[in-house]
Amino acid sequence: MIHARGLTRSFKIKGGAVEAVRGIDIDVEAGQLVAFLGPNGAGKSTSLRMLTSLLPPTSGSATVAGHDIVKDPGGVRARIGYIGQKNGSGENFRIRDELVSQGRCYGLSRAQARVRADEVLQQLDLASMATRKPGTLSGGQRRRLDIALGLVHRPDLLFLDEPSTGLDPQSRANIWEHILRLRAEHGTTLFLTTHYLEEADSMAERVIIIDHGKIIADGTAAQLKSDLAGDRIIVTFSSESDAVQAASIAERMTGTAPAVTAAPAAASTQAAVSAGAFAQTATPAGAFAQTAAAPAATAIADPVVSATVSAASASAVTDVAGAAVVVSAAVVQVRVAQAGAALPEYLRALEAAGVKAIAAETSRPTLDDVFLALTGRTLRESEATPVAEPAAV
Ligand SMILES: Nc1ncnc2c1ncn2[C@@H]1O[C@H](COP(=O)(O)OP(=O)(O)OP(=O)(O)O)[C@@H](O)[C@H]1O
Repeated sequence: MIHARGLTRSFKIKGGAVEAVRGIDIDVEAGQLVAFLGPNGAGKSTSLRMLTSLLPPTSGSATVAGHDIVKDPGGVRARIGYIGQKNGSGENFRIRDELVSQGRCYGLSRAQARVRADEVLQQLDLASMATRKPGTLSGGQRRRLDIALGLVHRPDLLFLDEPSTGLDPQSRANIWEHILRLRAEHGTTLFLTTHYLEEADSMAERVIIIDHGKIIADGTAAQLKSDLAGDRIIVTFSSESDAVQAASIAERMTGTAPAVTAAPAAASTQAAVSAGAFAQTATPAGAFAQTAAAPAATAIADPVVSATVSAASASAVTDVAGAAVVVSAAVVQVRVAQAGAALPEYLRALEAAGVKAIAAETSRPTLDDVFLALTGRTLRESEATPVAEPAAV
């Protein structure tokens, strides 16, 4: 349904150019629901605008719904729906009339357009509002109208740019209900961008992550989380010295053997080891195994995993990108392949060494952990500090 190769797009700006999209390859099969994630300015909207033929690429090629985006943009537009970030309807016409004129724009006869308008009004639960004007709708209703406008011509493929952004949780859930129903009842292929990682995680069958104009991960949420982030076990001790000793035990078990360098003022030491070392030293059960990337996943980050010991900063636990073992005050966090199996093994090793744990828990990774492992920043941090404009070329 979507086949893109080496798509790039740069924009001329005063004194240079911005490379918004820097060579992306995407293949999406019919019927898939794909979430396209990335921080502000990563290149999501620019990619969508190229795939929908609204913006010509600087280089590269793509066929979308069987049509070439450069040679046959009309063919692409006839087969797809595009719901942009801004509302698609005007203010002056009644909702049903908006839908009818949208159908007419796609070449439907007046009678066909009326039938189709009534169908999408039903489909998006807007029938009772058919004679109202768009400006009188709530945010969630208005977003449903945008989706209805994108569906009038029965597209096989729907692109949605931030369909649920700015809505309250109930309206967001309602939008998702409609999106999932579209797919279940009509087999529509859906390619959407979202800032809500939890939504992408639970709803999309495939997640593509873009950062600085390049795709850095592509797979199911479960694959990406287990292959790139891993589970965590979190163990609390009664003193920092116990925690430091426990961290050394964890480092041995995960196969990291950091060459500890002189501690800086913050009493933090860090050493990098190749991620391959984790795989080579997996325990028989494999519970402590660390893998750098799944065969099905695209991971282009430097495959370096660091083992970090910091007795000073509580925030180190979340700040240390991709670290296998992190100590913060009296708490040790260890990144492992399977927390359920690794935790008892770790507790037995601690007991044998005479180190007493006072609490232990496990945590499953999130898509934000995946982004952290790949880029060294969380998506939320990236949102708070938008990426700098690429250097002028
Ligand atoms: N018309 C334009 N002229 C100059 N720069 C542009 C233009 N459109 C986009 N850019 C730049 O290209 C980069 C990618 O922008 P894009 O809108 O694709 O990001 P995004 O991932 O969709 O971000 P957001 O989540 O904030 O919508 C940004 O640095 C942006 O400033």
